[in-house]
Amino acid sequence: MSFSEQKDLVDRQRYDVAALGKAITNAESGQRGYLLTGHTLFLDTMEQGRVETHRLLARLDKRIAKADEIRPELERVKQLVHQKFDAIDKSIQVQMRAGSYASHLTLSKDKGRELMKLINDRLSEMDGKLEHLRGDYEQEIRQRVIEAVIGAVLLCMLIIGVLLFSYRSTTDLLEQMLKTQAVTEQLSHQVDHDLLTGLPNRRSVDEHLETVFQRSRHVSKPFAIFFMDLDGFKHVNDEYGHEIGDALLVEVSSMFQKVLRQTDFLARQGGDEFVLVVGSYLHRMELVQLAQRLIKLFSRPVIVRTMALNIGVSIGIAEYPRHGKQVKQLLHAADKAMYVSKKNGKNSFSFDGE
Ligand SMILES: Nc1nc2c(ncn2[C@@H]2O[C@H](COP(=O)(O)OP(=O)(O)OP(=O)(O)O)[C@@H](O)[C@H]2O)c(=O)[nH]1
Repeated sequence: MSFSEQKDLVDRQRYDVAALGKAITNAESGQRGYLLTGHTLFLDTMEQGRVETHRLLARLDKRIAKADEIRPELERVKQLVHQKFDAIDKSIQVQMRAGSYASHLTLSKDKGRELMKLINDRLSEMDGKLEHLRGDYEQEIRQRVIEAVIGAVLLCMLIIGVLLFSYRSTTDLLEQMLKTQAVTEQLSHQVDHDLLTGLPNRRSVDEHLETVFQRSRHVSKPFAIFFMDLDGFKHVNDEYGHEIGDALLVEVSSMFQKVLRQTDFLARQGGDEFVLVVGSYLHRMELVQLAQRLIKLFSRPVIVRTMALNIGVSIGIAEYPRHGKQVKQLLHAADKAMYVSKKNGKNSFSFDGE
């Protein structure tokens, strides 16, 4: 039985003890009423009190079997009640035998009051014990509640701790994954790109050309390769040092990008060589105009760190399918055309074989 159930049982026992006192008092009142007035109606009251007393005694007996703390007092009450009812019966019989109203005689000899006092004392003891017991159970219940609350708080703290820990671990893991991903992306970018200018490198040129070539072949459309080599770049290196040469390469890359369309692909092939792939165009004139725009970029000195550097660009152009039906062949053709431009006085463009 839980402490809460035991406490309820004690409450019911206390209720029965109080009711028992009232029932015995009722029986006694009936007796006194009859002895004082001679009205038989009081005998009913007395009988009801007696019946209720026995009923409550039986119930207490049953309930106490489960919680035996007040057994000695109950047994004593039973004896006293027995004596009390004996005394009541005797006084009634005496009155009845007398045949006429003789209250003073019978009541003066009645020991009921004395017995009633003894009964009430025992009942008070029982109630006192039960009250004490109830307090113990209440204390236990309070203790359990406190323990449950502490347990719940600890459990919550544990759950929060676990959540925080897993959150931290997940965040750390995520951070680590993002870092790894960033490093991987950086590495893969470095594989495909030129470190100095950030442009795609030679490796990317091959890959891109292969893609453009397959697409153009499939849709039977032309594409063009511009092979570009700076003029006079060595002089810049020799005159101002490699650092300025590097800065010039970066500047030139950005100048080239400004005149290109989004679909054009510019890469640094190596040294001062660049490759431009024009993925789609309708007329050759577009290529001519693009080459002219590129050359025009160098009509004025390029400013690098306040220094005015005079360079140019020689361009060789090869078109698919006119100048070759394979990527390698086309690259070679563009390179060849570039040398023709160099030979023709630099800072100019040539189509392969023309
Ligand atoms: N600063 C710098 N120089 C480089 C780099 N890579 C190659 N070079 C130099 O670029 C120069 C390229 O040589 P060339 O193409 O003969 O030089 P050029 O003066 O343009 O000669 P032409 O092409 O005949 O006009 C060489 O001196 C290389 O050492 C680089 O990453 N940075």
